[in-house]
Amino acid sequence: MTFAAAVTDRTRRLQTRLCVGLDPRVSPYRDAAHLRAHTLDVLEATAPFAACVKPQLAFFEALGLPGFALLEEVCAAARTLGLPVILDGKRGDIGSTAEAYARGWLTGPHAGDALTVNPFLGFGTLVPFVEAARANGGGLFVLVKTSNPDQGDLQGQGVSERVAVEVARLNAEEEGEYASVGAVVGATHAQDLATFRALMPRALLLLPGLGTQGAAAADLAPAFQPGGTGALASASRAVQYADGLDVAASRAAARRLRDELNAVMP
Ligand SMILES: O=C(O)c1cc(=O)[nH]c(=O)n1[C@@H]1O[C@H](COP(=O)(O)O)[C@@H](O)[C@H]1O
Repeated sequence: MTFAAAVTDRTRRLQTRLCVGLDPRVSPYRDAAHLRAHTLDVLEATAPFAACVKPQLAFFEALGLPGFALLEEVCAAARTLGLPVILDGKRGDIGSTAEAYARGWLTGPHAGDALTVNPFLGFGTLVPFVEAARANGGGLFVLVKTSNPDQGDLQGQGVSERVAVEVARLNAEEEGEYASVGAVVGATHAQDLATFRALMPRALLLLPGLGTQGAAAADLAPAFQPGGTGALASASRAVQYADGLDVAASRAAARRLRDELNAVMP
């Protein structure tokens, strides 16, 4: 099953549209073993309420080699739990380097089921990612409109809309309910969700910014298709560190966010 089909199937079966972000920070932990154990515990505790999991690569890269080992463990544990993995790397480079990124993160030993990619270098530089995703049943999330307040410096003036049109063009080359190329649209842009949903009807939308960045589940309904599929609302700190390192609080936060999303489904 492709990533898009698997995550949509899990949404329907478990009735969840929540993506749990795993961004393990160094500061709260005694040592690397403590960080590892807590990260894996949060993953296991929140899995029943999650449609997918999204490790942010920066936090694993910052740990050096042990970080890559932990990332492999997270991916393996997620697979055991039936959770599709989105690797948040926001990769993008000239085509020949993009090929290496695509090989590494969509097919290599640390591969996830999907990867976030940055279109800043031009649409042609997305091709190696699209080819790797299609060849392996993987997924991509192209940055369309990011959640941060200063995104408008470069993403205004219709730029996000142009990227969205390119995502839709790529999707038109594929069959199926949702295509392999999805889009990142910040959950903080509630007023724009209907526009991007309409521009990319067959793209899965990844909506980061739930919780700590101020976005509320109640505002995200326009990102979903009738029946409540097609989007994944993502929270990292608000789940992983819902109450310090209390794993029961992480589990409760994931359950609450799942329920809040379900309450507003079209
Ligand atoms: O691609 C992402 O996931 C992403 C895109 C975006 O526009 N904004 C955004 O915050 N993210 C990521 O989503 C996570 C948000 O973390 P919290 O604010 O703790 O929920 C971080 O890992 C960010 O790198």
